[in-house]
Amino acid sequence: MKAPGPGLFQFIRGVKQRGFLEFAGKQWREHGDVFKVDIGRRTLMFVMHPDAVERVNLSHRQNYDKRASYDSVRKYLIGDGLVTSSGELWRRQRKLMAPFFTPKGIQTYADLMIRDTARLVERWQGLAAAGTEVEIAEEMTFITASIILKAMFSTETMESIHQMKDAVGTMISFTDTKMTGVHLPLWVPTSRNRKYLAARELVNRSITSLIAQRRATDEANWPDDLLSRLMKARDEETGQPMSESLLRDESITAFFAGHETTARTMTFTWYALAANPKVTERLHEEIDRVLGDRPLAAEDLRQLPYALQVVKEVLRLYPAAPFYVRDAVAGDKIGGFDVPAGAAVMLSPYYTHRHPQFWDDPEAFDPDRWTREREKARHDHAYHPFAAGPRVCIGNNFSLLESHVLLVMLAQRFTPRLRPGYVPQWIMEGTLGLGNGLPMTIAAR
Ligand code: HEM
Repeated sequence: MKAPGPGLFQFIRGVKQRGFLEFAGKQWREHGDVFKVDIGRRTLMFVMHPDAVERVNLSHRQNYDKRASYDSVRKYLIGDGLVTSSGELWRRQRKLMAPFFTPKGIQTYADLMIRDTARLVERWQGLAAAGTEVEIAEEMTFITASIILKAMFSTETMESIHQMKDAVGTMISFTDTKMTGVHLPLWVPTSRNRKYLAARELVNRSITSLIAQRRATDEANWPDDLLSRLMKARDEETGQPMSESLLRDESITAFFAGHETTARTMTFTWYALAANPKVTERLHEEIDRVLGDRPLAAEDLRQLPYALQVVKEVLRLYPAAPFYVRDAVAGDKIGGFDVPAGAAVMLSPYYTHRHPQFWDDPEAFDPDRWTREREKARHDHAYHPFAAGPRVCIGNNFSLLESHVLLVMLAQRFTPRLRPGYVPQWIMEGTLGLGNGLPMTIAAR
């Protein structure tokens, strides 16, 4: 049976008028858990049910790969790193990097995260005293970029972080419009193209120079970080090191994937807390009870479960990756509907996380959904902010730890407040974003 769905013209008009995120939601309400749009010879299929999440990511994953749908991301953003590679290359690289990201492996980064956040606490003390409004998204991007650069590359200089942060923003928004719009080729010197090329050049140069600096030191003194691991890796058969371009792609991937999504998650956390004062009250109560006025130590995190529940609920209602996609290698059936070979299958954390069959009062922000008992009682795939199966986000534990630390340390001292009358404009620009930013003032507690 063919899946229902809007015609191409209706799709284009709908996306233009309402934005991709809202239009997809409207189609879901109209057509149900599987619907499609035919775009020329390609089919875009939306699948929202948790059973479909399981099928595509696990039981039938051999049929779902990262192919044409990732071409723009490969070409304009991160090359052939772990997010975009597939087949043998992906398997080899994942195996190589996995030990860094196990729950135990990432514990070694907790102290680094705490130290870096302590510097942000100092900065926010100044902001609170001055009472000036700040763009919270920038604050969060800066701190997550700083943490990932230290954790993966054992490096950081203030100036380069600011520059890299802006360059990454430019590249992501360029890639997003490349995926959805028609634009002039890169060799045409439009201001958009020039801005993108300059940003790409800056990121490439920075990463290349990090690699060169590492090479210039004696291998015996290399720090035990992701970059050293990538540089020391040798092919099991040929004994050859990773090619220069793959090393660069993996490094850029780790930097991009490793901070932007966490920055967004934390930005949305400050919005959710400001919009839900009762949750903020409970969070403060937990932090004050466990820590009082003393600084956080990594061992304290276990005693602060409500803070982690807040983060998990943010990832439910505002998942930084609202959609991800897999290309169907051969035909399949999902929910009784035909999936043609070559279809791009869109999985949606944003909408699966709002599925009324699996979530009571789905739009309510309620961290109590994340008690152990309630989590256990739920469909295993009703929640997939990090995807699922073998291609689950490799940084999920890293990100949860980082968000937990940031939330506890900042909420211990501050309450960011929304600009009066602020109404969020949720948009999808590759990742989930706030079209009108998140201006807040930082109040000391
Ligand atoms: C809240 C934060 C994060 C969210 C919501 C998130 C979400 C995701 C999602 C949905 C995917 C699957 C993408 C796809 O299939 O196209 C993914 C993959 C990936 N993520 Fe994350 N991520 C986060 C943080 C991180 C961090 C901190 C790192 C690294 C330190 C990271 C590294 C990666 C990598 C390398 C992949 C590709 C894994 C593979 O295909 O083997 N992510 N992430």
